[in-house]
Amino acid sequence: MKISVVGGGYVGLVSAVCFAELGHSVDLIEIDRAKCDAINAGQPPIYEVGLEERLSAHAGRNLHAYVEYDHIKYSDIIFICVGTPQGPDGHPDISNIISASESIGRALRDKDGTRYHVVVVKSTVPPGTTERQVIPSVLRQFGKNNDQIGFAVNPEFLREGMAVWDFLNPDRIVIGCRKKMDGDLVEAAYSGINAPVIRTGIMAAEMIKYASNAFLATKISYANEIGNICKKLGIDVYEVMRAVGLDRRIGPAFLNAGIGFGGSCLPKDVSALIALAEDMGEDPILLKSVMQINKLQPLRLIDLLIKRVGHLNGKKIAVLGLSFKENTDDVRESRSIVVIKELIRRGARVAAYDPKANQSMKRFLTEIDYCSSASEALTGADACLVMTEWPEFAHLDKEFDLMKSRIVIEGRRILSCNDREGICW
Ligand SMILES: NC(=O)c1ccc[n+]([C@@H]2O[C@H](COP(=O)([O-])OP(=O)(O)OC[C@H]3O[C@@H](n4cnc5c(N)ncnc54)[C@H](O)[C@@H]3O)[C@@H](O)[C@H]2O)c1
Ligand SMILES: O=c1ccn([C@@H]2O[C@H](COP(=O)(O)OP(=O)(O)O[C@H]3O[C@H](CO)[C@@H](O)[C@H](O)[C@H]3O)[C@@H](O)[C@H]2O)c(=O)[nH]1
Repeated sequence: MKISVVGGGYVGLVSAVCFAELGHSVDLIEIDRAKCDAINAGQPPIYEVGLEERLSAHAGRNLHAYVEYDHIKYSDIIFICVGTPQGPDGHPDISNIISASESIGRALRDKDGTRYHVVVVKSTVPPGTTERQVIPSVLRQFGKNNDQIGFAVNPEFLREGMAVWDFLNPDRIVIGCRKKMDGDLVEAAYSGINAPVIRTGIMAAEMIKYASNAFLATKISYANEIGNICKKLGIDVYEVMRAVGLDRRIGPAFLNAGIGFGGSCLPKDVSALIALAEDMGEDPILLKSVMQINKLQPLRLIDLLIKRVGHLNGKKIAVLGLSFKENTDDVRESRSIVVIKELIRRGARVAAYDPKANQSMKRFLTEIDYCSSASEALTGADACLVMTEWPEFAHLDKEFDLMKSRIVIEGRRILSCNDREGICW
């Protein structure tokens, strides 16, 4: 099959590479020329486990990146994977979606022949967006016989850090469409992947994505609330949740308490669902509480730190982990940003280290020292905050002896060192 993917970020690039891996011929449209050139050179502009090897195997063979949209006219399916970042009022900003839709309509107008195309929204968009915004934007620019274009929604559920594996091994593939043949075409693109396929209408498919992310966020905030109560009682919340999660009706995943959820998806998508509910006169009290718990959770780490070291003015605090989770260089909505800003506000000097995200964090925070190893950050520090579950942090132990005093606070349960002296959570 000939497939186009519009947007070469975490979802678009991973989808393009995986569709190429499934044997399709893939054209990737990415408006950022630097990213486009890197992709064609086989170098992913983002870090994802297993992505580089696969990209270099397919780039220039059955995967080509372009800044212009011309090539999409040769495609059977066009996946829209552009960003939908959070807007100021909680609603997502869908301007990239609209401009991509218009560019698709224009590029298809110039096609010759009778090739049928399905335009598929893979980006996360509020229910109603495809029907009310995407379809009209494409068709207005296309301006010809509408029978030549179909539409579908195919939300993506991959996790960063596991993106390639998740794409190729999904729990389910959701396809929402108006016409059966459009869904059949999208389903054919996934042939070779063994997963249940759920066929729905367009709006239900859009909603499934929000409902899934909101539930995951709810599990985390729930675990954090139970964790906060456990802490007061001197109970280990990890021991509690391990047993709670063994109930098959609950399940063990996403019950790790800590400093809350970050990333480009959970906070944005819960906020979008709240805004959508409020637009319709609903008061989504559960979802609002999920966000409120998440807002306060990272600051509890600062309270704990102050209890251990007193005031922070002039103190050197080592921060290990800047990405919003392990195995990614993505720092969007990372809890480390909230915590570091509070440390700086209180006069602390921050020495930070992340195995992959130092570079991406430099765009958000310039007033901290970036270190090239955990040992460098820890040397002479008054205390250490471990923020991200990077595997290399799990085995830190003697490195903590480089500190002025061995005061280590885990934002997430990560460390496996035998000597837990000075380590608290
Ligand atoms: N990141 C994730 O883990 C994840 C997982 C599932 C779903 N999603 C959803 O997928 C969508 C994309 O997320 P992402 O993290 O990949 O975003 P991203 O910001 O990493 O990538 C988006 C890319 O699209 C490009 N772009 C923007 N406008 C364009 C246009 N008009 N034409 C061509 N390219 C354009 C940008 O330059 C950028 O490279 C969002 O809706 C997000 O909510 C993300
Ligand atoms: O028990 C847990 C699990 C996760 N987290 C935190 O939650 C955030 C999000 O983690 P995760 O969901 O693994 O990462 P994402 O890559 O943001 O993936 C989520 O968001 C994507 C974008 O919509 C979806 O596709 C995925 O299914 C969904 O898991 C991170 O800060 C984690 O540290 C916890 O605090 N406790």
